[in-house]
Amino acid sequence: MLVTTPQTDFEPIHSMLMNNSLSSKAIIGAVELHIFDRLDGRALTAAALAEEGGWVTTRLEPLLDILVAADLLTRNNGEYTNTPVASEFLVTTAPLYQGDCMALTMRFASSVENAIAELVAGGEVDRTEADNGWALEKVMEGTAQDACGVALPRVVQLVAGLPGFHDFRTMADVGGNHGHYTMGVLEQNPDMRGTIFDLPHVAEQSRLRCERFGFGDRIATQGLDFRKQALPAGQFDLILMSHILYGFKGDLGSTLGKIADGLKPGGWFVSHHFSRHQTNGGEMAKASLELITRLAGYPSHFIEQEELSEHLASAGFTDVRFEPVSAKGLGLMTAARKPA
Ligand SMILES: C[S@@+](CC[C@H](N)C(=O)[O-])C[C@H]1O[C@@H](n2cnc3c(N)ncnc32)[C@H](O)[C@@H]1O
Repeated sequence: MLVTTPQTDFEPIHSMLMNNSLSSKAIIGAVELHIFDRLDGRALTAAALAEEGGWVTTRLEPLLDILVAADLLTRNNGEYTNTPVASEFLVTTAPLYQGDCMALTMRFASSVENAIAELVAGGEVDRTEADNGWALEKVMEGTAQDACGVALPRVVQLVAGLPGFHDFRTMADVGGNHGHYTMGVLEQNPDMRGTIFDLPHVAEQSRLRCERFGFGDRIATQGLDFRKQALPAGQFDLILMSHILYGFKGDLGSTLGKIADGLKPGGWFVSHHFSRHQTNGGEMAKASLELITRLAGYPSHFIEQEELSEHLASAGFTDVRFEPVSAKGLGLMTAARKPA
């Protein structure tokens, strides 16, 4: 029989195939074309914008319509302008600009997305480039943009609200990279100093960045592989780890033991990482993040509250608290105290 009547509906899958990867690439393309810079605070027709940019109107128009569908532009009487989200995050000069962060996320996905079958069957991605890339200026900038755009203010707020915060004098930021978490905390307490610990080639770039932001005299940077080396013992009022604990997931017990050793009695450990089992965040986003992560050869991008609670208790931490970063995201903040 030539004509078979479908019994179920394949349309949603078909539109998913059409939408998903194209719409994200369309947004990146629009950022590269500086469309949001040109439409910030003014409304233009596709033809006027195309003339300004030297582009082809009939090709620009459907791109603008994707941006309307993504709630990044509005269209009124044929004129397009930025939505507040586009103005806040996609205009190059905006304090919370996310362009480099988006490029970074897409690059992470692109390392696996065309080889899924091969990687599920056991193929390996070459991780050298990704692992070495943390020190590259663009990667560091993208990572900083990601932090600034979402979690940084919440993590700083949580730290600044910890009991005794104004008596804190020293902090360590393990895997601190761009240094914004340390700089953000130090801004809240003028008597504090910080040390950023990261892999040696990254720590050198962290130092240059902290100097550039005016924190050169309050932040030290030190090359350290936390997998193989320990922090100085009993030195810190606060040890912060943002988006790095995943790498130690198979060995959380001894890792938390090393963190406890680095803290002064009564000092606080704060972690910020993704958790899958929150009610927040879409299932597709969670599953996609984990697929990319595992295919790229990393153990996981999630650490759950229950798992961490158990290990924190075994390592002797008390006063354990958890807070989501936002209502819609996957970020989970954890704070726990070493007994005084
Ligand atoms: C995902 S980035 C997180 C950067 C920053 N903390 C943030 O949340 O935006 C992970 C950082 O951990 C560092 N890192 C990875 N493995 C490490 C190790 N074994 N010892 C020290 N740092 C490590 C990387 O170089 C990178 O700077």
